Amino acid sequence: MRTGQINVQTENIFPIIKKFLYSDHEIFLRELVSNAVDASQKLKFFAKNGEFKGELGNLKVEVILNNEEKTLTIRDNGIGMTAEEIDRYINQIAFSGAEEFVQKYKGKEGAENIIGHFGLGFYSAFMVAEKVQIRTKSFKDGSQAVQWESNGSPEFTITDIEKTDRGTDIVLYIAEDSLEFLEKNRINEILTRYCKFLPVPVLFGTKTEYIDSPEGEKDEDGKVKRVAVDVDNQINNTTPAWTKAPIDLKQEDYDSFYRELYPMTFENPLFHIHLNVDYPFNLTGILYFPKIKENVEVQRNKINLYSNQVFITDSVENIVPEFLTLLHGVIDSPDIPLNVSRSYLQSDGNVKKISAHITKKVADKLAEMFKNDRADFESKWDDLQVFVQYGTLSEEKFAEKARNFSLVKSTDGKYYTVEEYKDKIATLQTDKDGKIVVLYTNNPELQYGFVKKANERGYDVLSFESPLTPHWISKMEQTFENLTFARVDADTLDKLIKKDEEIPSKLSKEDEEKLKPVFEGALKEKEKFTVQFESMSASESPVIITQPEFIRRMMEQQRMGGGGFFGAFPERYNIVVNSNHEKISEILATSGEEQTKKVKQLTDLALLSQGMLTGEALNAFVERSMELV
Ligand SMILES: Nc1ncnc2c1ncn2[C@@H]1O[C@H](COP(=O)(O)OP(=O)(O)OP(=O)(O)O)[C@@H](O)[C@H]1O
Repeated sequence: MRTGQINVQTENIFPIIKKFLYSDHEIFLRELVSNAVDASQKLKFFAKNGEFKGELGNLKVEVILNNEEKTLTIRDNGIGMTAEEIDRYINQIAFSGAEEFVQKYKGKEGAENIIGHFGLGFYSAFMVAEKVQIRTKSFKDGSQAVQWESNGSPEFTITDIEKTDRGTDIVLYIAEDSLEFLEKNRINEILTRYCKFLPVPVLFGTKTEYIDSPEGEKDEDGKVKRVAVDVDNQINNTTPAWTKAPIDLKQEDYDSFYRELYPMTFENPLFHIHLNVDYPFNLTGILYFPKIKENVEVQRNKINLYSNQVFITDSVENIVPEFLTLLHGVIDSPDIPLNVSRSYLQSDGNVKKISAHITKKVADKLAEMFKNDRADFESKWDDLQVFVQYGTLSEEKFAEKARNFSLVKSTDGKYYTVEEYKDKIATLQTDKDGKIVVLYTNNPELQYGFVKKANERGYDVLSFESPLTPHWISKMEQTFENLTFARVDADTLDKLIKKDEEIPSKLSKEDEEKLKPVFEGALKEKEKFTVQFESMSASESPVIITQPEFIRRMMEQQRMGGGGFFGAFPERYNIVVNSNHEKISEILATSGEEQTKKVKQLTDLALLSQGMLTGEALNAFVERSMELV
């Protein structure tokens, strides 16, 4: 056996770093600005610690474009570097000065605010630059300013230079294939994306502001003139709401931060949760509950992930459970590993803990709102239900808690928990097998007649509008014993809630055999329908069209994806003829064309009341009806 050490050749590895360090080249700016922020934070830390006794001055990061020289400079007045430090931190790839700093000062307040970790970020400059200079002067007394320069080959030069101010300039000579990074708008866009909430002011150029004339000049009306002045264009808000204590924030502050995050959104969120954990992991953030309407996808993926106020990503699918991606807001955690592949994230221990924590917080918040102010909770329910149902379906832990605050809404506008509702309908809506049957409609307009008939019998009908209803119902049937759901038009009421008493039929078997083909003949797409006779009360409609609950649910689940059967499920309906209705007896007494016409009219009326009569059939119906008049 032989052991050895794999030999890494810098000449070979360097081009790889340059090209593949990050898939997105624009990231270089985030990395360099983060380093500049770190340099400022370290100096602040040293000042507090007594290691730095000079003037901190205005700590800031400037981004400067020079189109003539084709350079982009990132300037800070932070700690700077000595020649030895450049050797240590820059000339050794993957040796992170930031990590070293955090380790060295572990436990001291402020030390954890450092962004860097891996010792690679600086080299991302070579993704867009053909030459990079570091011009730097350390904060340490009597330091000599130095310039490091490299053209992207592993060779570099270090020379002493004249530089009076403390801090570092990183000068990028932008490469021919990356000229977009010399465009003002492009740089502005990148800075706004990644640096919007960094803790040290980031300045890029100037902008025009209008102020009262400093000389007090007046206009014709005698009012103080407004004059244009050029001011520094500061990209960031250094103290975003999530970094503050909840006690220091009012509702308006949360609302205005929401608008800062989503300038194009005009609706205020329903409510928010302020996250603030420091053990066993670090997590801060604010999650907002938007009003979730039918169109779920539009709302999705608006949570921004930050690490120490540096924007990382707005796709958090692998970090939080799927249903939480419907929420909006910010999560900031330095404990989420950022340089690992996204698919690996899910199995990361910290990510799992963070994810479980957020799920619990969200469920607790909803439970608390339900308990403290039920009326208010009910007023928000219509906008919340998709979210709660989604959570119930996808996260067992959430489902357990949500059971106590998941509401159902009756067609008369009242809200109940499932448990409460079960008790309410138990007396009248228990069938002969002891099952409590929940009747519901997903379209009170269209199923108006069915709802009315059910109400006349003393039955209650729920109104479900959420697109997740078919899945959620199945889940409830598994959760609550003896509970079953049926859409109000799934069958006749006698069949939906079967009781012991049977109503005798006015038609004999022979009568039914005689009429059946007449009804079948009245239908255009015969294969979709099954004609059946039922002895219902005489006050029910003569003909009803129903769609078996089972078939409809399968079709709905199939349409939504997931669950249900393989392959396409055929569309099927029942034409239910009420054998006790006087019109049916009348039809039986007639024959020939008159009989056919009457049957046609009745089936068309049934189709019409289900919204199923269209096109040519509808036109024929209208014409036939006119004739009758
Ligand atoms: N503007 C700067 N001022 C002072 N020191 C700097 C500056 N930029 C980089 N450094 C030093 O160089 C080191 C290496 O930087 P680099 O960006 O490569 O890695 P990092 O910041 O440690 O980690 P990451 O790869 O996560 O960014 C830093 O840790 C820091 O010590």
